[in-house]
This record gives sequence, structure tokens and C-alpha cells, in this order.
Amino acid sequence: MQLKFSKWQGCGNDFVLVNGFTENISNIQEQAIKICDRNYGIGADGVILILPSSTCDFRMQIFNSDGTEAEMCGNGIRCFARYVLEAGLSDKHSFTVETKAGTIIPQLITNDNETMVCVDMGTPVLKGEQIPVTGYGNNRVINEPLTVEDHRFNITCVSMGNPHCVIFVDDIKKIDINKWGPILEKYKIFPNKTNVEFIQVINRTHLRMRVWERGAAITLACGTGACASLVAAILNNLCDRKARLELDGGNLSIAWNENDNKVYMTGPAKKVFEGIYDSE
Ligand SMILES: N[C@@H](CCC[C@H](N)C(=O)O)C(=O)O
Repeated sequence: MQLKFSKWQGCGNDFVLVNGFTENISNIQEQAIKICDRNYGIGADGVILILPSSTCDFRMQIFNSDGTEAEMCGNGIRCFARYVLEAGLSDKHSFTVETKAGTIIPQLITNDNETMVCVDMGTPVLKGEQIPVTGYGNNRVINEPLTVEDHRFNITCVSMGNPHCVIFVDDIKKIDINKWGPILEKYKIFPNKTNVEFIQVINRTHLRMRVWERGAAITLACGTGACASLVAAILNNLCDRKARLELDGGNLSIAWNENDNKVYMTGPAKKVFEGIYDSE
């Protein structure tokens, strides 16, 4: 199979983008594992398909590096938006994208030769059963104690279409993400597993974040995770409605708007290279 692709990154969270209008991948989940392999494949945190939609301008599908399909991807949708314009699939600078998390609306903004993408990420989901997190019914899960292997965490759970478990820590450098990330990702109260964010509050407009992603392990950034973390910080009265999220791979500006209850994310997206992938 020969596949035309381009490789993109948003804050170092990297993706292989494939134009589903012209390319056809059979066994996408199996192929995503091979494509994302950093030694034997192209190497990426995920594979994103750009597809036609019957309800929106486009449809996005995102597969993690372990082949599982996720509902949404914040860094990925910014790459998606720039790809659509660059590939000439649209000449509009804002359009609607159908995802498994609902309709997402990115908008491209160019200032001083730099293009950023501002995304209407929709309304955060806060009810336990809808996130989903078991054991809390339809209540919110805010700063709830969780003891795992004798270690006590305090968790705040938010869905941005995909599930996130946010943990505030005093010193992010002291957290062993490789140990706790996979344990929490698969912990029994998360029926669909979860992404796990560790946050150190620097001040009310600056949060430092590290992430363990469901289906992908540690990544340099997670856009939906940054949105969920800002919401979690506001729910715990730790920050203002708008803040800078400092991730390992760059910065995102996130705001939770009081008027429409939606979360807005602004950040970069860049093409790294393009090519043809030859899979056996
Ligand atoms: N990195 C993405 C999220 C990708 C999906 C996630 N691993 C999941 O399984 O929910 C982002 O930028 O949001």
C-alpha cells in the first residue's frame, strides 16, 4: 500500500495526516500502530484522517499510536485546520468539523506572518456518568480523594469529548508520570480509560502541565487535556477564566467563556514534512 501523507505537530504533539478524499487506508487501526512506530514507521503520537461529512464541512477521525480511536484531539484539530487550507480543500479560514465529540469549529488567524488556530472546543462535560467515571453518579468529580497503591491523589474529572483526570501537584518535577500515568489511565473507575494530566499552578493565569495520554503514553502536549485542566483549575478556584498552559512542547492559551460556557483554545500547528509511506 502506498499512502501520501504529511507529518504535522502542535506544541510537539505529532500526527500523520492523511487526506481521506484521495487516499484509502484499509485496517486503519492496525495501520495506525505501524505508521506511528518511531523506529519502523513514520513516527507519531497519532494518525488523523481528513474526511467528507454529511453534517459539517469536514469530518476528522483520530487514532492513537496504539491503534485505538479517540473522540477528539485538540492539537490535531489545529493541524487539521491548517492542512485543509494548505491542501486547497477549502478557501475559508473557519469551518465546521464533525468529530466523535460533536462539531468543533477551528479558525485560522494570521498576524505578522505567524498563523495560529483558535478552536471552539465546545462545552466541557462535568457529570460523572457522562465523562465517564463510575462511583459518583451524575455528580461532578471535583477534588475527590483517590487512593491507589497507598498513594493518595485528589482527582478532578472533565470530558472535552474525551475523558481527562486532572491532578494538581505542588512540584511537577517530582511526579513519576511513567509510573502513575499507565496505572491511572486503566484504573477501574474509568470504564473508557482516561487521559491523565498533572498540573502545577504557577499563578492564576499560568499553569504548568504534563500529560500521560490514553493510548499514546507521555506526549509533549495534549490540547483537550489543556482545556480540561483549565476547567478543572477553575472548578477548584485555582485560576482565572483564561490562562496560559505551559506544556513540555509549547504554550497554549485557553479560556472558558462564562457567556456561552464553551472552551476556546489558541495555539500553533506546523507541517514538518510530507512523503509517501510504503506499507507491506
Ligand atoms: N493529543 C490529543 C488527544 C488525543 C486523544 C487522546 N489520547 C485520547 O485517547 O483521548 C489532544 O491534543 O487533545
